Amino acid sequence: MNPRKKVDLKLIIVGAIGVGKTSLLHQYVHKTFYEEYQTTLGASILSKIIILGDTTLKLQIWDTGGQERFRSMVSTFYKGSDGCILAFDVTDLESFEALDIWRGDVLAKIVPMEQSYPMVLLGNKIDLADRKVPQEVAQGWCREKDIPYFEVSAKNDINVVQAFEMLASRALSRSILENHLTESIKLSPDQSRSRCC
Ligand SMILES: Nc1nc2c(ncn2[C@@H]2O[C@H](COP(=O)(O)OP(=O)(O)OP(=O)(O)O)[C@@H](O)[C@H]2O)c(=O)[nH]1
Ligand SMILES: [Mg+2]
Repeated sequence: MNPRKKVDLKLIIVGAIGVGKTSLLHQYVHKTFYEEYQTTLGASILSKIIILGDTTLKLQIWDTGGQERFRSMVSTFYKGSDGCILAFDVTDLESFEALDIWRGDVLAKIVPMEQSYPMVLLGNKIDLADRKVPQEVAQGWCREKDIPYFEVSAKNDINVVQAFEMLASRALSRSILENHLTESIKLSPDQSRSRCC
C-alpha cells in the first residue's frame, strides 16, 4: 500500500474588521458559530488535517485581526504563507472597497512568483437580507484578478468547506511545482561546472 504524502501548508485569512474571518475559520475547523463578536487582537492560529487525493495536508491557518491599527503588524505574518483567503461582508460596502488594499498588502510580502500565489475571495454573511455588494460586482473584481469567488455564510455553513479546500488544493499544486523547481536548481551546479573553462 502506498503511504500518503504529507505536506504542511501555511494559509492566512485577511480582510476588514468584523467581516467574519474568525467565524469562517471556526466554522471550517470546529463546525461552530458564535453570534457574539470578539475582535481578534493581532493574530491567532488554528490547525486542521485534511486528505486531498493521495496527500495528507496539515493546514496551519493564521487568523488576522482586521482593525486598522493591526494592519502593519499582521502583515509580518503573511511572509512564507502558501495561500490567502480574502474576506469581505456582502452587507458592508466598505469591506469590499478595502479589498485592493488587503490584497496589495499580502502581495507585497510574497516573493517571488507573485503571479501564481493562490488566493480566493469569500463574500460572507449571505444569510443576511440587507446585501450591499451584488454578486456580479464581486465576481467582476475576481475575474479581473483571476481569483475564484465564493458566496458564503459562516453562520449557516454555506460553501465554507468548498472555499477552504479550493485554496488548499491550489496551494498544494503550487508547493509541488516549487519543490520540482528547487530540485532542478539543486541539479544544475554540475551542469554549470561542465560548461566552465
Ligand atoms: N449573520 C451572520 N453573522 C456573521 C457571519 N459571520 C460572522 N458573523 C458575525 O459577525 C461578527 C464578526 O465576526 P468575526 O468572525 O469576529 O469577524 P472578524 O472578521 O474575525 O473580525 P476582526 O477579528 O475584528 O477583524 C460576529 O458577531 C459574528 O457572529 C455570517 O455568516 N452571518
Ligand atoms: Mg477575528
